[in-house]
Amino acid sequence: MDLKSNHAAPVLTDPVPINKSRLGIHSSLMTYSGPGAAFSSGLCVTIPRKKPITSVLDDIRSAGWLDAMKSSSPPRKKLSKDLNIEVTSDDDHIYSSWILKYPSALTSFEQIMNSAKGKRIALFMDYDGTLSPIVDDPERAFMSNAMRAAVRNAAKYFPTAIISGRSRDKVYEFVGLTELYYAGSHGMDIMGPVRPIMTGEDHPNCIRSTDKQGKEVNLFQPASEFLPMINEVFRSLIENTKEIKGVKVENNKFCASVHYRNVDEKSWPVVAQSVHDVLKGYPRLRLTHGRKVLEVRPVIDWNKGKAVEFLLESLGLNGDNVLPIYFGDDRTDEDAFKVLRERNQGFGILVSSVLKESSAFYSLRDPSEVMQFLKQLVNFYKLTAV
Ligand SMILES: O=P(O)(O)OC[C@H]1O[C@H](O[C@H]2O[C@H](CO)[C@@H](O)[C@H](O)[C@H]2O)[C@H](O)[C@@H](O)[C@@H]1O
Repeated sequence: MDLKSNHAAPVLTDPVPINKSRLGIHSSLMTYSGPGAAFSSGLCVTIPRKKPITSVLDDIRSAGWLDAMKSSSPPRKKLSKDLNIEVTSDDDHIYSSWILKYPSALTSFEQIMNSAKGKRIALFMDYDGTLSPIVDDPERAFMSNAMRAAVRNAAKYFPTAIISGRSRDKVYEFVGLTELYYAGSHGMDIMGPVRPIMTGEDHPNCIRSTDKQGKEVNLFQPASEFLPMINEVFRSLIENTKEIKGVKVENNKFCASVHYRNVDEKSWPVVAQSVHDVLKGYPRLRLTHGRKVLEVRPVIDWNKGKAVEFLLESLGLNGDNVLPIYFGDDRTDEDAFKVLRERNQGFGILVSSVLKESSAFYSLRDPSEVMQFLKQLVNFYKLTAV
């Protein structure tokens, strides 16, 4: 892996659009009805800018922001216990095609264990939506004690890392397990074990540090030069969005998140425009979309997929005898799923109760199924360990 290439061209992490016809999935399961709907009400909102409204809408419309905002958390069809989807027989067919493509990791457990024979499993997990349920207040996205226990147990048997969009400190605060490895800011802030190979001239962004327990660690921060810029942008984003009810701006150290989950949909164009205005002054920053969140991050060739590769290397798990499993629910996790596919090694597991296109191999419906899978994994290893 070329760790020097972090100055390279932008890597856009937005997902490949869903091929609805191929999946046969009704559009209402995937996205909102279309851009027209986005503006019918949007035209009535007060936009606190001098710019004429048509040009405002053109800016964010041409950038595709509004469509992406609307599809970032598609309206849900309620899931039934048995079939995952409650509605017509057409929808049963839709679900059947989808689950064939992304089989449940629980029902495919045996198959996964067969692939793991003679290999060392390494676990990678996203946090929000994977270990903790999505909630309205990002400050209250706590994981349950039962989930914490399941992750702790899993980490006794398998090297385990959390790779989150949040700042590393914040995700550590939520998870609270010292036995794991943590990567924050979508992989742009990795704390890993000390390995001679990861230090020195080859890896200028890799420095020695100590963790909260005083243990020596390696800290890899490929976007370190962006720290002052992100702090500045964070302040501007707060200033620019302060009039919009429900907006929350979060500082994730090497990226900043603008949450619009609690903003009236009529005001989404205002959110988009406010962020767009700030971003215009920073050509070295770019925007990605998460679950009802706009994320501003450096234009560097680094993402969660690269973080997985980096961790595998720094944990000494780079051989063919390792089976990495990555659990994630969001668009940024697709980079990690892709890396595993490209390496033809291990599996991505999409955590989603909404049918969506993904580079993952398997699916689980929600964090409770992730917990079930982890418990099953540990039990399996306890039984088979000699
Ligand atoms: O990579 P992740 O660990 O999944 O982090 C991605 C973002 O997660 C958080 O936002 C999301 O979860 C919130 C709490 O459930 C929810 O309110 C929000 O709408 C979601 O987008 C986090 O707050 C962001 O900073 C992360 O980038």
